[in-house]
Amino acid sequence: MRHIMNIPENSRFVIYAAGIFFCYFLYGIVQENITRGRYGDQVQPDGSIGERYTYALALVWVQCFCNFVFAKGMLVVKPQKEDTTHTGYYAASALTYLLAMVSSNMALRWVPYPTQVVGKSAKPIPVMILGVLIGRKSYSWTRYACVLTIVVGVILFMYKESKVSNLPAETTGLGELLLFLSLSMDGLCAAIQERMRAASAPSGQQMMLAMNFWSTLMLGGAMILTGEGKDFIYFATRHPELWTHIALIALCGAMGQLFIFLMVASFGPLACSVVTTTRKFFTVLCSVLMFGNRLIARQWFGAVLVFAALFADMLYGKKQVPAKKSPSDVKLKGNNEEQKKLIS
Ligand SMILES: Nc1ncnc2c1ncn2[C@@H]1O[C@H](COP(=O)(O)OP(=O)(O)O)[C@@H](O)[C@H]1O
Repeated sequence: MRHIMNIPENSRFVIYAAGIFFCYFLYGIVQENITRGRYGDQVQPDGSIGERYTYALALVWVQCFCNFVFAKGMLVVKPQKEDTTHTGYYAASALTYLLAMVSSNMALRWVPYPTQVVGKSAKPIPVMILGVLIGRKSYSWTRYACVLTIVVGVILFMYKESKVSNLPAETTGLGELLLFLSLSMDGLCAAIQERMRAASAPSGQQMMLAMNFWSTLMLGGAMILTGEGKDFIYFATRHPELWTHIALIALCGAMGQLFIFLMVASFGPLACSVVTTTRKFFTVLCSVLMFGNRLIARQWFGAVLVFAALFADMLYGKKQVPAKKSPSDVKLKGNNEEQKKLIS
């Protein structure tokens, strides 16, 4: 990947963002196939035909393992300088990453899917706040304003007045609490990544390798404890066509995650969360345009806010206040490339 580092910074940003958009678009399609599809043609107790796939933990474990193998393969083919990042950082970021994923999935029991997506669109805000409080970052006021405007715009655009849903009403609040927990974990994970960048600046591939190593171990333990691993193997043996779907999702997931980590390593977790949030916005915008649905005034206003803020951030967001000094910053003095990374 060294040659890609020689591409100008702006073009690299566009390549990584396009990679994230493309891979997660395909990923979404395969994921929908697995989680909404039916396997086999046996009549179920509820009268429907075909078994549903319900092993969420196992699906994530397989992906973490494949991502680990993928990153290892890349580093074997193209070795890089030694990664001196503290193991504790990797273990902590893997744990917060997994907790963020588990709590946002659990929230779906109490809030409808669109609410969860809208809630998670606020991700850049905790990433920014915890980045400053824990990750020792500082941002210009322009950047705060732009990121906040993007999030407000995306939420205005994506929010749907919910019809009376069949979700339990007496537990209202629990789903929101889980979403809040998930966002906090996302912020914490990003803050730890900021510290890694400042301390040892690992490459995207190295971050991908280590974080998936820890995630695979932690989830492996959880799968053994819950017995889900065994049930998953039985299911896959009954329905071997599942393996094709798993292979596809693992491939899209690994490619997507490579772009995510290249983005985090070069431009920071905040830029990455802005890209993943606007990706959701663009997906909805494209489907609206393709299917000729009408936008209401609130959605138009949201879309204008998103475009204006993205544009303003591109022009002015980079002007930085000096990053706070930490002992590790001193080590980087004189190394232009790494300093640029610190303040990006
Ligand atoms: N800073 C990051 N570090 C590691 N993984 C990340 C980071 N940001 C996003 N991801 C991963 O990239 C994928 C896409 O992110 P996103 O679109 O924000 O989804 P979600 O709302 O489910 O978190 C998810 O699997 C997420 O965990």
